[in-house]
Amino acid sequence: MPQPFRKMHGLGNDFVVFDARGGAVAMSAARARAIADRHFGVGCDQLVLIEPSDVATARMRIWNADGGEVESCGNATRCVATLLGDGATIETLGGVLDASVTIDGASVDMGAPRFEWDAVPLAYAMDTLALPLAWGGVETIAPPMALSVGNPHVILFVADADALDIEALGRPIENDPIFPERVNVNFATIESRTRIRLRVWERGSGATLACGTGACATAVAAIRAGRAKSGVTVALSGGDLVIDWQPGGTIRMTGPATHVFSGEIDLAAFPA
Ligand SMILES: N[C@@H](CCC[C@H](N)C(=O)O)C(=O)O
Repeated sequence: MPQPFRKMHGLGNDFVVFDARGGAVAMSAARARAIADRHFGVGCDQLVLIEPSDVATARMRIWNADGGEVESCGNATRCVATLLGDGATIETLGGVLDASVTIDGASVDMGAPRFEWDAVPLAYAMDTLALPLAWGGVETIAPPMALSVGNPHVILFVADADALDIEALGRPIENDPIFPERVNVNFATIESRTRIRLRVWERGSGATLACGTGACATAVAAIRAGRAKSGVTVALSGGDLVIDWQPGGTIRMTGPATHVFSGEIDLAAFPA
């Protein structure tokens, strides 16, 4: 039985999106991993399922390319918002998010950041605003920071993010036992108070062209450290996002969302 899907992306962070509001779509870690495979499947960084919700316009479930189901995905939230329409609310494992549709994408209230060590989470108590940690091969210009924006992030401020081999550096940090649920790794260079260059190694998907929650977490960390101000542009490899945040408030992420094509696949050809 052919199952329709959309191929979408936010700044090159790409998704296979199934709309299961009219009928269930059976998903498992093995099936998500197989569909996400760029050689033997459709290929994507994350697989997204839109389901009915009792508390919001729709529920969004997210699987990384490794098959792990996760709490949040900023870029996918903007894509789903454009499908649901202006003013939609979107239930995720990371909370219910409010979205509005813009001329080329969407603007989403991503909720409030959490800085407590057990909310990130970390394996044991430490100051998340100045982690007493270092990883080989990365020279930081300020102490690393960790926070949750629905999903876990660590931010490493470096002199030149483009000079780093994040393919080699990302995985060991993602899997450091200090992060019991693993972590998304953000390599950030502050270019000015209004512009940050960011490269991201995503938990469960590796190096991606953009990470919406990574942009949120990095902007919040930079603002909290007094290195940037609300309304900061985060320049990812696939393009720019604008992040607004005032201490004590919620994070607003604004940027593009693109529908590339629609297709259909035979789910029975993939693992159950
Ligand atoms: N690409 C996403 C984040 C997807 C989930 C992340 N890899 C995780 O494991 O938490 C984004 O745009 O935020």
